[in-house]
Amino acid sequence: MALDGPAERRDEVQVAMGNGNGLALAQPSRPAGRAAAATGHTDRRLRPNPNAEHKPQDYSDVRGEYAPAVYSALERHLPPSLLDADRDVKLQFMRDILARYWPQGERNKVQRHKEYRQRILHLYKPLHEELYNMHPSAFFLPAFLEAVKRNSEESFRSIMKEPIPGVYSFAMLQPTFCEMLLEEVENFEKWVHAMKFKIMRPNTMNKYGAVLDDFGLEAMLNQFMEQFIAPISRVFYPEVGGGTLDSHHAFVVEYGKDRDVELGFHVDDSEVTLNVCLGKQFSGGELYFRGIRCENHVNSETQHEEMYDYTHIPGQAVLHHGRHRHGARATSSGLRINLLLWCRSSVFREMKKYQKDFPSWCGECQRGKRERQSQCVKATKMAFLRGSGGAMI
Ligand SMILES: O=C(O)CCC(=O)C(=O)O
Ligand SMILES: [Fe+2]
Repeated sequence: MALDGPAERRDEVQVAMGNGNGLALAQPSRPAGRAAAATGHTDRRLRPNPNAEHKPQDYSDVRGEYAPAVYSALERHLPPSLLDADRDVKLQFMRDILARYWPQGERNKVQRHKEYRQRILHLYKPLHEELYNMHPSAFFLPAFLEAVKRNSEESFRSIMKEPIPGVYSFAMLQPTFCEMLLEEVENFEKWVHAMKFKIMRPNTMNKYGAVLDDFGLEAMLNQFMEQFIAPISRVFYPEVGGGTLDSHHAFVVEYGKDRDVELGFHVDDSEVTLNVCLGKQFSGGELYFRGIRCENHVNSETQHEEMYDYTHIPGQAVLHHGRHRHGARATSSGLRINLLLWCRSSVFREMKKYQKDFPSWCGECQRGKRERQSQCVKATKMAFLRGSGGAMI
């Protein structure tokens, strides 16, 4: 039975994408052939295992998107016939391969984003300098810090509620930190407006809000993730790379009059999402959750027990799977500003490409498995009853 609420019935589930950090690699569109043809080498496949005896050449003078170490490492995977070729031939071959993994259009986008950030960092003058370095006792509530210090499932659970599996809510941030961050965002937006700068929005689904990483908070928020989210996600989300978080996309979203009103049904481009309400005063804006799904089942029905609505409270955090389907209801009055930290694991994303069996964390995959098992038990019972002449034992 489909139990989707009114807000999410209209559309298919979207994948909210951040402008991110440009680290995601596109799949190569065709095998590495052109470079080999151009260089006259017919053996054009990279070797899956590196040639450990081969000593790569020095590429330290090579400038571009990739560090010289990438070329040295890749050289060990070159086809044997190319290993002793001229350095320029090898370099061209490798550049050609890398270009197919990271297409020109994508590279231009990343380059533009890099320049955008550099311009802001150069020109923007922060309002609260103290936000740009990690000060745990000024940022976090004592009970939260104590739980992280004790670093155990028990200590985390002692400060958290888990209203439905995989969603954790807890008091996290100091009110003064929330206020200062709100003021910093406001100051940044005023500056953007005064400079007639075209601001990049947090993701494909928001028209308002700002990316915190773009105006100097990236290093602090990386520590935020590594020291205060990763210990928790290691315990609660090991199956989706919670133990190997290594990058993030951090932003604020803004809802209310003259801002975004609601947020459609979606999954995040993250493994683990932290969502903290910073304020100010508002009504509405509840988050609705509708079950965790893999790519194959993202539009499947919601089960009754998967439905959960969460009401935001300033300072309170919600932690959830990136693939936990959710949306935000209309903020009906006032202004709601939330801090979002989309935490990602490159290891998990790489491993997923090779995974053959169903993901244990997808609600629909689990349901399918349970159903198959129950069919199997039924069929075995029937066969047994037939074999024993229908006598019940
Ligand atoms: O508005 C909210 O609290 C939800 C925001 C969200 O889900 C997102 O930005 O990915
Ligand atoms: Fe989201």
